[in-house]
Amino acid sequence: MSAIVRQILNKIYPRTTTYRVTIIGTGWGGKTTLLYLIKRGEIVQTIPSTGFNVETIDAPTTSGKPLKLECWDVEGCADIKERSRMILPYAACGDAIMWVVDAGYKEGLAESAETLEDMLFDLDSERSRYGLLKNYPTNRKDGRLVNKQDLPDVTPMDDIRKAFAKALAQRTSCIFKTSLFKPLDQTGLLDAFEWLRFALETTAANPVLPPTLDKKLPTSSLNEKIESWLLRAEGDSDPQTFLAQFESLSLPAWDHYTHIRIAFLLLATYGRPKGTHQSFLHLHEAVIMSIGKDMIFDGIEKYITESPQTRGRTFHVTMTYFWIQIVDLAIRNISPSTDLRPSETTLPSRMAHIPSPDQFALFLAVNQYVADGNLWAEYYSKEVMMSPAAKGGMVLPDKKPLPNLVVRHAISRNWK
Ligand SMILES: Nc1nc2c(ncn2[C@@H]2O[C@H](COP(=O)(O)OP(=O)(O)OP(=O)(O)O)[C@@H](O)[C@H]2O)c(=O)[nH]1
Ligand SMILES: [Mg+2]
Repeated sequence: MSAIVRQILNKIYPRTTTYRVTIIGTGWGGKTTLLYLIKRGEIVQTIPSTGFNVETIDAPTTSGKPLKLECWDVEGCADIKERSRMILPYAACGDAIMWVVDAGYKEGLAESAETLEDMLFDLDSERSRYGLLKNYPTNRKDGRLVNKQDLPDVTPMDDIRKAFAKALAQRTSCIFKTSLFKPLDQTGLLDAFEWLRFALETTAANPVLPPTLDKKLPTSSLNEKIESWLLRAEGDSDPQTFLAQFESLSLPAWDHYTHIRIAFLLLATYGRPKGTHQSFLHLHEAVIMSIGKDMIFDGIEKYITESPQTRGRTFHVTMTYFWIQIVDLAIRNISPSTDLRPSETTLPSRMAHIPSPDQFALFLAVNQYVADGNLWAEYYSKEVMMSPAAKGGMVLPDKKPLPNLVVRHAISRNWK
């Protein structure tokens, strides 16, 4: 798994002198707020992240010399342990980890420390398995930010140090108090980034050996699935041929992977404004406002109704809408440098911008959750999703709201 993901990430984000940092920690600790505070100089309204946010930032330091970092902000979640396994390959590509702890959430401290310990152990195991010890500094630089210090009754720093002592043994690490709601020079971040630069520059020259490896690396079924999807993507037909097969009801398979690829190609190429559908292989002026969403709806409905491959199946409006929402959000998770954000340009010129097979692989590697065909069950009960009303029309989820694009749209609109 790691080798494939790493190969893709390194191909699309070739290593430069910029250091790569993974920002991780329990959910709601302030990771995304931190990333966009540095990127945009302001506090943005966040929602719990899904997948990754990837940005290159000039991190401010006490010396005044910014530290250029490529940051991977990873979603936190209740089951941080499961999540940390999934992000191992990404963290293994990086030079340092910033582990964010919510000082106001005392109950989560022990789990946060235990998870970090397990993850660092697994990372050492990953890197030695793939022979990375030659190329990478063998001790991971680990800056721990104890955030939200502005809150009343926060966890004392001594408790934090004790909780993380075991995880940090033999590693280059440091703990910083931070509060993102203060003026930038009082957040605690400048000291943290200054230390990180020092750690990155000095320890690269003096690697320390990792602890002995004697635990078995846990596996995750989603990891395995993404691995098989990435291998499948390598042998895929080119995007134009694939879309032509969709149009002519002759796709080689009709499965979750195929649906995700259809949604990805059409949304990344055409965006998602409102419009009417016409054949997307014969575009002309009248269909300039034609759009990815309707192409997916109409195309899938036609395929299910007319193809012998899908005999016995019926079109499901809510399910289709759900996946459009998820794939659209996932496309926006990809860094602007990969040129995947649907632009305002007109369709004929956008036709030249059908994403490449590499971009689809990157999309999968960054948004592993799209491979989970049961993702809808986090939002809908089975009764609601399988009801005739949901099959015939769009029904809102009964468990929790669909991931929201409003914040991300606002962020990308103001992109510098
Ligand atoms: N009081 C206080 N709140 C903060 C601070 N930093 C972030 N927050 C708030 O904490 C909440 C969660 O912030 P996020 O940046 O979304 O947290 P996250 O770690 O990215 O969360 P997930 O994506 O769910 O893992 C938001 O309401 C932030 O405004 C801080 O220093 N102090
Ligand atoms: Mg987040």
